[in-house]
Amino acid sequence: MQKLIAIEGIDGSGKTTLANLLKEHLESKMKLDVIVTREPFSEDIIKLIEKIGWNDPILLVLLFAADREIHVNWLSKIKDADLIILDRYYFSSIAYQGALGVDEQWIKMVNSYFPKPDMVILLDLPIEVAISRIKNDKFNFEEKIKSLAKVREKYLKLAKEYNFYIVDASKDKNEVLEQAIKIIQKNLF
Ligand SMILES: Nc1ncnc2c1ncn2[C@@H]1O[C@H](COP(=O)(O)OP(=O)(O)O)[C@@H](O)[C@H]1O
Ligand SMILES: Cc1cn([C@H]2C[C@H](O)[C@@H](COP(=O)(O)OP(=O)(O)O)O2)c(=O)[nH]c1=O
Repeated sequence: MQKLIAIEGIDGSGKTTLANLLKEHLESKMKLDVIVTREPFSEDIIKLIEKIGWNDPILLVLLFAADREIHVNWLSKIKDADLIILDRYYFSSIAYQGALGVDEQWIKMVNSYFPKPDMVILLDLPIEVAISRIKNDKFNFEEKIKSLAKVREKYLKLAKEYNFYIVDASKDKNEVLEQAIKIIQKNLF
């Protein structure tokens, strides 16, 4: 049976890095066929979000949900993988758009038809550490720090509600990978 793991966390928490390391490890050591995919997914919707979405949180929820529908349709055609690793899923909408003040129940309802993952791994770390990993010239530090702190809080609340597995993402890449492998081996395979 194909399994679905979602990796969630604030920007710079190491989701993409972990997803790729997990694929490498699970394919070479456990002989599993693994697909890694990410949200936002559709180039067309990403363009639309860039053009009209960022200042309108309600529209963002709807655009990310539209993107997710395209993503999930694409995923449903994959038949030959043992494991699909999602680098972000609908919990990102609950955490990020929830942090912008959109009613969480409504965000959950909009996303209620999407398949539930078998496991969610939350990469948790202090905001300052995440920011130091991703800072670049265009970064609006104060704004970003404020919003990411709220997003982190939302994620930690969701972790209790949905039984996420929390990994300490401030550790180095190999330790994060080790923690994630332990969780997956113990609870999924
Ligand atoms: N555990 C880690 N320790 C230090 N740096 C890391 C770690 N994981 C990822 N990074 C680095 O931090 C940056 C953001 O990582 P990335 O995987 O793209 O995060 P995300 O997908 O969550 O935004 C990259 O430069 C990556 O190499
Ligand atoms: C999927 C999703 C992403 N987002 C945000 C989170 C990120 O800031 C941005 C996606 O950018 P991305 O570069 O994929 O994030 P990361 O740096 O974590 O790899 O979109 C939402 O606000 N809602 C959503 O539903």
